[in-house]
Amino acid sequence: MPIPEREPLLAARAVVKRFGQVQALQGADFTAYAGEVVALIGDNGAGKSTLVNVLSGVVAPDGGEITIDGVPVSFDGPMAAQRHGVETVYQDLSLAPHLDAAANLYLGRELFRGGLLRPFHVLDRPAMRKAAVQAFAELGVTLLDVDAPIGSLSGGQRQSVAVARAVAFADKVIFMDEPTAALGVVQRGRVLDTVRRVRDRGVSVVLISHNMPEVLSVADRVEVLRLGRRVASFTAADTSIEELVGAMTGSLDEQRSA
Ligand SMILES: Nc1ncnc2c1ncn2[C@@H]1O[C@H](COP(=O)(O)OP(=O)(O)OP(=O)(O)O)[C@@H](O)[C@H]1O
Repeated sequence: MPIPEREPLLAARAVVKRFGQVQALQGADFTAYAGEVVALIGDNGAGKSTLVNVLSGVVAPDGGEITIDGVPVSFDGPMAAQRHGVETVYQDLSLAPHLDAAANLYLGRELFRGGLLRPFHVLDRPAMRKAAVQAFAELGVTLLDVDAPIGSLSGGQRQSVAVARAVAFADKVIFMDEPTAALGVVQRGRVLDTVRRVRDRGVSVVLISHNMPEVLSVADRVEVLRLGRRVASFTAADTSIEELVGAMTGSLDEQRSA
């Protein structure tokens, strides 16, 4: 009996995006499944960030289709994507350095105390702190001082807070743009462990990275963009750095079709 094909969690088909004369995406396809780490790789200017921006509602596409669980969706902004369980960890992390980890976790989505006796919105700091401590513990993230301003933490810890925030609200897909680019070896290992843990919860983690050894160590699948199109997809266990670089640069004669 043939193995039934998995239904993609997130699928992009024939996505087009132009910036003036530049056609950043020229009919790009992309697929992400539940419970996997899929790396999105490509040379500089291949269209990775543009595709992620389209799929996370930051940029409106000029054409193509996006589906979540097989249902076509259209995002009119990042919050629309978030409502569909899609979160993004940007390279700049988008954290508020003067606020503590809990406040950063709930930035823009603060919890308030309700009730008739409180006609004005009052932040529910104890509830946010409790949920934040639990969120970090679940991810295996150790913060020495959960009340310290984020700006006083190490780069790896700040990264972990940004990831924890995405994880706390994403139940479908997390895009991570170069999440380890600025980190040392130990911190890099911790962030990658977190990525695996999130994947094991059934979330689809999309990792944008130029670091090929890292891609092969953490990704289950790899999708390759070149000149605004998906040109190949690989199972990480069955490929090599040479093959990935060949697909990125176009020097592979026999690319597995996407
Ligand atoms: N806002 C913009 N305005 C004009 N051109 C843009 C804009 N954003 C991206 N581009 C162009 O679209 C193309 C794809 O860029 P994109 O940043 O998506 O590639 P990338 O694969 O993420 O590259 P890198 O690895 O260098 O970050 C490039 O030619 C880029 O110059």
